[in-house]
Amino acid sequence: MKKAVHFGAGNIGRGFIGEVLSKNNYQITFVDINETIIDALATRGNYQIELASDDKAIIEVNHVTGLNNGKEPEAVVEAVAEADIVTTAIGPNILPYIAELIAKGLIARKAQSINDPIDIIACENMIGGSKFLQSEVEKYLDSEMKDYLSTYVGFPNAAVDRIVPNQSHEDALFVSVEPFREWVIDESMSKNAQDKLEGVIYVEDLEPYIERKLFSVNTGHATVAYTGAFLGYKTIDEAMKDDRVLKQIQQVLTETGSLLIDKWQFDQEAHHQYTQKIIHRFENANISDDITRVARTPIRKLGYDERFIRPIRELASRGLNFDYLAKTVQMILDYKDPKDEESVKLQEMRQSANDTDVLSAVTGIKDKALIEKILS
Ligand SMILES: NC(=O)c1ccc[n+]([C@@H]2O[C@H](COP(=O)([O-])OP(=O)(O)OC[C@H]3O[C@@H](n4cnc5c(N)ncnc54)[C@H](O)[C@@H]3O)[C@@H](O)[C@H]2O)c1
Ligand SMILES: O=P(O)(O)OC[C@@H](O)[C@@H](O)[C@H](O)[C@H](O)CO
Repeated sequence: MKKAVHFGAGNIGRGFIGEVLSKNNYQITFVDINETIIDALATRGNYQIELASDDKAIIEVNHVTGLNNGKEPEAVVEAVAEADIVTTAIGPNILPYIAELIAKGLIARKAQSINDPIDIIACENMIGGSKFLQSEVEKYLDSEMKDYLSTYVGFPNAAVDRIVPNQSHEDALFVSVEPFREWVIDESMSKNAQDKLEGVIYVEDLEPYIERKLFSVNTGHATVAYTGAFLGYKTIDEAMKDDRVLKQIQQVLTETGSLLIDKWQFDQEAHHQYTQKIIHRFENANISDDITRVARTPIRKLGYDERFIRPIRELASRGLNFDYLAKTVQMILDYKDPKDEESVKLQEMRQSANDTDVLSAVTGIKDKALIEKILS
């Protein structure tokens, strides 16, 4: 069997990436710091995914194991050295912390004269995720290793779409997921495109796909979460039953849609169908998704190239409307989750500075007029 190393054995790692790699006959080594999950993976070697639809179909994932990167870094390095593919679903903020291990794995790979091409694919909700990971990995490589990297190692950007809520089952590995799934990889950045994964869409230019996904699914999802939190709801499906939430997401998706259609020439009717399907996915009564999960890390979500600020910037530069996106940004500023470090930090920032300065600091927008327009 071919060997995969996947960093992040959480919701999407087990609930989607594991499924695809397993169906493609990979033996998967999950790497994580969660002891319960890693011990269970290493001991049992398999787990189950349930599709959250009325018939609740079960998918078996076999030939898996687990390594704890906090406790067994050498084994992780060796696994990367011997891998045929490396993937991550660990969170954008965590990528810098696993970069050194990946770099050491690649150094060991070269030392063992393994010259098979390999792709390292970051399956995170961010634009340019794999390229970002590459830049972090390169911090640990000398010029000879960088040459090896440019010859044998690809970092193709990717977009991954499947809603996998937080799990609470007796079986720590069991994961319930929505039936919908889409994984798109930028083939032009791959070094191993001859070994394509079945069930994955390969495209020559990922940008329209990742922007469509991030600025529709994730902008929409976050809008439901922050509006829902503002109105006192705890879960996404609960919030979706409120007409005020529904109106807010419809308007926000109309705004991001006007940008996506103008920028990428998506067919208007096809895009409308795409967004209506997303709204329907959020209403899935077989899934209970915590608002705190979808609204997590609000400072990241207010980033310059993230799901609200990039559409706002690009809509503003085209002279297009962004009133409802701005309204959601204001609700993000007000969002409070005492268990979320970024939410706590955001509220602390607002205690010692005015919102204009806070928004400018977290979004990276230097144009004060635009900041004022968002806040007005
Ligand atoms: N859940 C979804 O619906 C979904 C869908 C598409 C994309 N994503 C993206 O996938 C990524 C992961 O999301 P998730 O929902 O699976 O989160 P998650 O919290 O369920 O999983 C992340 C995992 O990373 C592990 N981790 C954290 N720090 C680590 C470290 N230093 N070393 C090793 N492991 C570490 C955690 O223990 C956890 O198991 C995010 O970028 C997210 O945006 C999630
Ligand atoms: O993972 P985040 O924090 O970037 O966003 C939260 C959710 O919107 C996200 O995980 C979605 O469930 C997922 O992106 C659907 O494909």
